[in-house]
Amino acid sequence: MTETAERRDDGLTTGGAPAPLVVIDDATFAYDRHTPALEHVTMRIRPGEAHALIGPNGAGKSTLLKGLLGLVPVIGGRLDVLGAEPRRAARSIGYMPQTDELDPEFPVTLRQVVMMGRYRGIGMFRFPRRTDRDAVEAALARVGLTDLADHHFGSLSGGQQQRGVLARALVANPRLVLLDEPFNGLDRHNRAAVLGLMRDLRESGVGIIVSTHDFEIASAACSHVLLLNRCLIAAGPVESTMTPEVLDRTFGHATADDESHGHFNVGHRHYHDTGFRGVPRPGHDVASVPPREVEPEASGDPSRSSEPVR
Ligand SMILES: Nc1ncnc2c1ncn2[C@@H]1O[C@H](COP(=O)(O)OP(=O)(O)OP(=O)(O)O)[C@@H](O)[C@H]1O
Repeated sequence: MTETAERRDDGLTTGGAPAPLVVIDDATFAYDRHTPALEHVTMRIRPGEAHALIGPNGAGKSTLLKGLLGLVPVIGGRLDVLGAEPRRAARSIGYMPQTDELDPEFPVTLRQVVMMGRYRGIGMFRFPRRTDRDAVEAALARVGLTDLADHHFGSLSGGQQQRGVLARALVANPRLVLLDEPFNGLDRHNRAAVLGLMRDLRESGVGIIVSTHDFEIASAACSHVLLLNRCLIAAGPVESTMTPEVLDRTFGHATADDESHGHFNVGHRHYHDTGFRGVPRPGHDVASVPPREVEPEASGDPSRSSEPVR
């Protein structure tokens, strides 16, 4: 590729398109620097776009998010995040890990958890300033947790903890937000609230990459999708990319003889639900699945997690 073409491809100089927040070209990620966990990934994400990562368990969704944070080495190809190598960009990224990576016994209040999202900016050994405290209050309000700010983090329900960690991811006003299965265990009201937040972020020019097992989330909240199964199977706009053929290649074509698992149809094809939620109804094409219906909040939060956490 010529230098001119390369620059145009990155959106850095031509066409008026905003520069991509992430540029990945044929990248391979390996935890031990030898054994690839995820190979041949190519993608661009621009401000205001949301990209869903979809694939079966072990496909490499979390690996890609951690690679973008510089936590998993890239052993081949190219990876630029916010115009830099991943570790240098990490302070400008909001990251929401999977809930099983949280430690609810950590003896801090919710407000302190959210303040941790400012530490990269203020440094571990400096006192928060007024702007930091204001940002924390704004982030708490954004996820609807102002009233619980002084509660011990471990005393919150699983859904409240998730929203608290989302506030931590947003508190430094990141340009890029990485969400690892943020809808797990959320009730309908909180799912709708998180979807609304994603919409607001996109409108303000933030780029989002979200790992999800949920087709509805992908079609309701995302502009693009990446189908993964230890390598990139397909990527592009949600509606044109999630075809039955691509889903076959991502998840494998199931037989109908195992009724012990959930199963669903996309077009005329039948799939097993292997940790896959929000499935389209039989006969519905994935691309036509409407946005999730928003219902008034049920009282209480049934999403409290009883799983052991690290
Ligand atoms: N810390 C680690 N060290 C070595 N290999 C790992 C590590 N974490 C994940 N892997 C491997 O990387 C591959 C991709 O795993 P990853 O967790 O990224 O999948 P995933 O798509 O996020 O799965 P899930 O839907 O179950 O969360 C798997 O083969 C997994 O065993």
